[in-house]
Amino acid sequence: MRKLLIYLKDYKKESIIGPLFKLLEATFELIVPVIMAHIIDIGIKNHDTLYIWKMGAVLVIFGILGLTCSLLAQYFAAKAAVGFGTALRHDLFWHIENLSHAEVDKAGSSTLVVRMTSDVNQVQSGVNLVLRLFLRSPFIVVGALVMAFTINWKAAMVFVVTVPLLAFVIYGIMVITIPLYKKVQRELDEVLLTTRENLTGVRVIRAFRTQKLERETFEHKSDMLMDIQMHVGKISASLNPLTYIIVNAGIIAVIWFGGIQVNVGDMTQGEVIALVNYMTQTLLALVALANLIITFTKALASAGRINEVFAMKPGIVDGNEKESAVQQTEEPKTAVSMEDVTFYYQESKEPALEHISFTAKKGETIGIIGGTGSGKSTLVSLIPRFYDVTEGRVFVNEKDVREYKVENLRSKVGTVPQKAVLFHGTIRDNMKMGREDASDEEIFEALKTAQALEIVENKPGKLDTVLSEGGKNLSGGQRQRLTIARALVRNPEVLILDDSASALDFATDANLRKAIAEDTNNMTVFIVSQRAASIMHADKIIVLDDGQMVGYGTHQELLKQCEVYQEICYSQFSKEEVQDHE
Ligand SMILES: Nc1ncnc2c1ncn2[C@@H]1O[C@H](COP(=O)(O)OP(=O)(O)OP(=O)(O)O)[C@@H](O)[C@H]1O
Repeated sequence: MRKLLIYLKDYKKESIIGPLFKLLEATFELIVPVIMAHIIDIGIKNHDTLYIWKMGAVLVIFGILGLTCSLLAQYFAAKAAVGFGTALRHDLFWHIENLSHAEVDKAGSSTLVVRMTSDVNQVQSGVNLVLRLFLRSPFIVVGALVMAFTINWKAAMVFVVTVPLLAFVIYGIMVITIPLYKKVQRELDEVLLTTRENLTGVRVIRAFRTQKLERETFEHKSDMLMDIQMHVGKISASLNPLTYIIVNAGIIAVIWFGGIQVNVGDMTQGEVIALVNYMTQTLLALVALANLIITFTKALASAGRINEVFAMKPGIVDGNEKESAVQQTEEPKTAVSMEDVTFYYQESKEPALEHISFTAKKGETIGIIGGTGSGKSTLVSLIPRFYDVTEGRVFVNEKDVREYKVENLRSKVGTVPQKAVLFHGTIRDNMKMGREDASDEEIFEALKTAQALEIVENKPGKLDTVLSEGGKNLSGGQRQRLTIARALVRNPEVLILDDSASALDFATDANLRKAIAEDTNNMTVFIVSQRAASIMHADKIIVLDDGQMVGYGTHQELLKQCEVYQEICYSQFSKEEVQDHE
């Protein structure tokens, strides 16, 4: 938690003023029983109505002042806590954005969402409550004790017994409930994760008609959450009867001893009433302190989980471009090359790629083909440095990708991932993600090449058409074409199409490849596909099998030399068709 407190640095003033106002309010609260005592001992005893009115007015003024202080304290504490939460959320988001694919894979995106949202909220509530009550509650308890002693030390001895007893009971209940509250938090996380997964995968769930199973799983998790909440609720509920028994016993004792003191003339009736008030104030302050500690413990647990995310160091960091730029004098002829690359995913014992070497010249089209899980996506993800190689080297423009500033490298390499993801916003907003200053003309140009012009032109709002979250108001093929257009808007030197035309019909796929070849000036294009038709016209084809490069050459060369390639082609075309293409 201490590490996170730096996010309060812009709210130092609020963090001090808030608790101070709360202390001021507590001071007014501590004075009230004394005024009450005076009303009883002077006003009522002497039938002095004017005195009672005057003191009543003082009480009202104190009440208004107390309320004002309380509101101000609330305002400053809330301002500091919300500011803290916002700054923390921004930094956490920024940090997560900078994590590489490897760290996100390891943590899991759902967990990161929960930490960004509910954990940050929990810490924010903790800060708010601490600022308001951390000083106030102990101040009231100590203040009430001191006031009780100043009134009558003998009667105040009741406090000496009652307050530790109360503290002991509250502490005992906290010791039992705090681990249970942590469990509640964990169960709540489970419910949140299940909800998120269900909502994002709702179409798949419906398609496979697994709603019943999903509902049962959800109900099970939700029931578990309810059971544990009921359990902890019952224990917490025993706090009230137990503490009230102690306080009422204390009040009886105060009245009992107070009565004796009044009889012998050592105390007044008003003072007895004041002691009773102090007893009640102590109880309320201790209960508030217990709630504060419970919330604070939950906030601590959340802070720990947030710190775990901050502790993840981005695996991909900027290289020192200046140093290496000196060495590069001539215009590079090779766009992308790999030198004996081997790659293992984190915590995987089997390599996803082994000893891969190839060279792609500027303007060439490289096809990558292979069975599912053969390493095609992994291979292309090493070019924009989504992952770093385990062994070997990857070059873009004849420079090791690790020597580039990550942003600079990725501006050269446009990637269209397997899963077409669009964002909520207009088509123009989505296209401008490719390049912020792209003009409408350039966007239309890219849409034309990506065979996506008709999608936009058929929409009444054209580029201003609003896409729903994930582009769900478009078909799979339309989404794919728009994501290709988005990558083209950037006009990258290297374009990677990672199975991103799989939802297109053969004619559109062929038109797309033709347009990319004609419209993109000297762009090096990687086409990953399981369809031989999509890559057979490429200048070079890489054939992958279980992470190994089992073939590298043109369609004709591979048909003669590469068994795996032959198998793929013959499984997709008739012998005549294959020979036609030769
Ligand atoms: N994020 C990941 N973490 C761990 N292993 C992974 C990860 N992504 C892929 N793999 C593993 O690496 C291997 C290669 O996967 P990759 O996605 O590159 O194959 P692919 O040829 O693109 O498959 P497909 O055609 O089905 O998309 C597979 O064995 C896969 O299980």
